[in-house]
Amino acid sequence: MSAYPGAPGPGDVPDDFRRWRQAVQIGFHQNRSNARSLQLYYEEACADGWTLRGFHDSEQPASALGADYPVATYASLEKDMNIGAPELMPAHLITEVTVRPTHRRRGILRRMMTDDLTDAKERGIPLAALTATEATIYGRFGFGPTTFINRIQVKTDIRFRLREQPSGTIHMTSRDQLVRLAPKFFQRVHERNVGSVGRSRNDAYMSAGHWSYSDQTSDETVRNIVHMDENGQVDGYASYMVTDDITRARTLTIRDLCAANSNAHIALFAYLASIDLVEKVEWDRAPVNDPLEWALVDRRCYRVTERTDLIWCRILDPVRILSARAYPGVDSELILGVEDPMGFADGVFHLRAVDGTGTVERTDSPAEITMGADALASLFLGGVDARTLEASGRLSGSPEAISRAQQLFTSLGQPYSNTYF
Ligand SMILES: CC(=O)SCCNC(=O)CCNC(=O)[C@H](O)C(C)(C)COP(=O)(O)OP(=O)(O)OC[C@H]1O[C@@H](n2cnc3c(N)ncnc32)[C@H](O)[C@@H]1OP(=O)(O)O
Repeated sequence: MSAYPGAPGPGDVPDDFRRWRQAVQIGFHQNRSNARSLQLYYEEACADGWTLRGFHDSEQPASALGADYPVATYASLEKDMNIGAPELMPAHLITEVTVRPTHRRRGILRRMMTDDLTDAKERGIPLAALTATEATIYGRFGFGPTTFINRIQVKTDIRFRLREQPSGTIHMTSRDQLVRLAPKFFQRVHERNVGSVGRSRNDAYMSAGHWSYSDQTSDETVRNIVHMDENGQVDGYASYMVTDDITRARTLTIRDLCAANSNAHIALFAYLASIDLVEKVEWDRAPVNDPLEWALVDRRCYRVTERTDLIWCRILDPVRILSARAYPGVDSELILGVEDPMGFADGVFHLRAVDGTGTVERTDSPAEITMGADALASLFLGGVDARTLEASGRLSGSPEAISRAQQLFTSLGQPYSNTYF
């Protein structure tokens, strides 16, 4: 078996890329691509400069899927993440990780992950991130869940009433207009929302209904709307479809919703709730602190049906990450010990926050709190608080030091991202 790092170039889809893509689809139990969706996918990989990794097994028998089909796939690309710093932070995104069922549990993922993270660290990228199919896979590689989302169901019958009507107007828009508008608009929101991860070009195609990641086709039932503020400026958009079968009768499902402020967020939702022939609205990426719930007269119309993680981070450079994020309203200091079997974030770090700005240096002093690299990844943006980590046995330290950690790391509020990759 051999590993090959490489990056696709522009032009017609090369055969080895097509085979790599098919291997991904085997791993995720997906439909095969049609020509158009493969082309879109390939263009995205080129536009975002993906690095592809794969494993080939040259000892496959003739009857097996040819040796030119990789038995494992892995892609990485560089985007950015909002970690509450003045600038967006470069982030190494990992996606399309699969190992063929016939080759699982032989250490192939471990090898690809070790090579890739080592490479990212050598190139000076301070943070890696992914979205995980299972919560048991990535902790061992120093990843921890950093942002969380709620799957919600909102009853839109007569009980759905807002305490105050939001301002602005809603307009339907075409797919092509949404594809043009969404990336620029998302970028505005991304720059303001702590926890947000940068998107790829195809996210707009998916939002608008031009392409679906899972079945590789366009979805003709998707509708798109924008919200305009009182000055006629777009400050939010949503795409949605109504599923109308026996089991999910008259459910409106939000495909994407992105708003620059809470007024637009609530206004978009209120519009969706007002659509005739719809009994409930579902969304699988609602923020944990959703203002909509508290804007309702009857907040029991709003039901969280599942809480889950979305973005998993892996800190590669703790000094850069912990000194870049802001600590608003906190003047404090803390000596943190991080245990990292992969070595990237291992050590003891002295964090000082003065007037909301952090400085960090490595130190030989004893740590006041200690945790694994995976726990640090969950703590550093305040997605989970230090006391909860301590209570669950994931962090240790004196109550006084833990209380300082609590104050420092929760000072940015709950991080949120609605980017899936
Ligand atoms: C970012 C993303 O793309 S998320 C998508 C992840 N991919 C999928 O869910 C597709 C289906 N699953 C797979 O393709 C494979 O099972 C993978 C990629 C999850 C794992 O690949 P493998 O090559 O089998 O993993 P590998 O043998 O390197 O295992 C490394 C370690 O992780 C453990 N491990 C691997 N997969 C899992 C899992 N699903 N659950 C729990 N532990 C796991 C192994 O036991 C091993 O543990 P150890 O180091 O303590 O011995």
